[in-house]
Amino acid sequence: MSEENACDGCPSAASGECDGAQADPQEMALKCAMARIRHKVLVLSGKGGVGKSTVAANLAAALSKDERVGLLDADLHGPSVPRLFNLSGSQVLGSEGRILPVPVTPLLHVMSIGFLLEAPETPVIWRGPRKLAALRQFLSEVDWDEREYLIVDCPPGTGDEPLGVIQTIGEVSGAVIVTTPQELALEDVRKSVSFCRQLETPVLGVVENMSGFACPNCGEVSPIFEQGGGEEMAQQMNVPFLGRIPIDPGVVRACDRGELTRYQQSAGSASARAFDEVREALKRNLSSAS
Ligand SMILES: Nc1ncnc2c1ncn2[C@@H]1O[C@H](COP(=O)(O)OP(=O)(O)OP(=O)(O)O)[C@@H](O)[C@H]1O
Repeated sequence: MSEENACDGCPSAASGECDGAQADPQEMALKCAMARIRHKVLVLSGKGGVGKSTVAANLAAALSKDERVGLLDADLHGPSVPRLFNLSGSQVLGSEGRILPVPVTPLLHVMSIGFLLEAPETPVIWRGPRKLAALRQFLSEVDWDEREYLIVDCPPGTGDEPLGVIQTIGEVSGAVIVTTPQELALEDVRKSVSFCRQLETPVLGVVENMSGFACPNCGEVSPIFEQGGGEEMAQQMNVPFLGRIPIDPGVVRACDRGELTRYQQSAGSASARAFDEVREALKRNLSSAS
């Protein structure tokens, strides 16, 4: 990128916070890209399979009903955003080392490392340092433009990969931790909260996913298993609780067909209502944290 116009319009350059001339080009590109985004929200889970990607994608879709949102799929091993939005095989566009995110709607743009793999079934077999270098390059090259929110679907767990994502993005607004009501998942969430605390990343709240079953006919939510564990745990750990999302067969169908944004707009579904409530709680916590 040419030095002449690299900092044009960058809030960090305008405020004098960033001296582009001193940084290395990748660092500078990353800083510039991130400075254009108001709230950077990580979505974490202590273990795989609890619905982290589903929550990240639905939350991004719910926020994008009236604001400019980016969704970044930073899960190197299990990128699911291309499938969730029916974008597998999409060509990413760009020039001069910049990559443009893929528009899902005018307000929701997404980027996934999955777009850069040759085929969806291509496994990523990179070791630690190479993985982190790839992630860093990927994050610095995506051109998000001005966004109110960037939702980052992080790799699961509390190991090197989510750590690498947090360290690469730099200053984040905070993390949303996804869990299910089961005790094992809750144990893992305690680890995620401690992980965030060690990294001085604010916990914006816990989402209890797959909490009760939403009837596909009437939308009523039945508590088929234990509920409330996530809320109790959040209280014990002194972190906010953002809400419960029921098991909703409509969500799975919408995700499988890549119709998630349309499903989110149909206010009738129990999970769409639940995601709207989580969105509002998140906004409140973001404004009280800033
Ligand atoms: N609220 C829900 N209702 C119904 N199905 C759900 C719900 N949340 C997640 N699922 C389903 O559970 C499965 C796992 O979800 P998802 O891929 O989001 O989990 P994950 O935590 O991101 O997994 P990984 O960490 O392995 O990437 C998917 O098939 C998804 O459609």
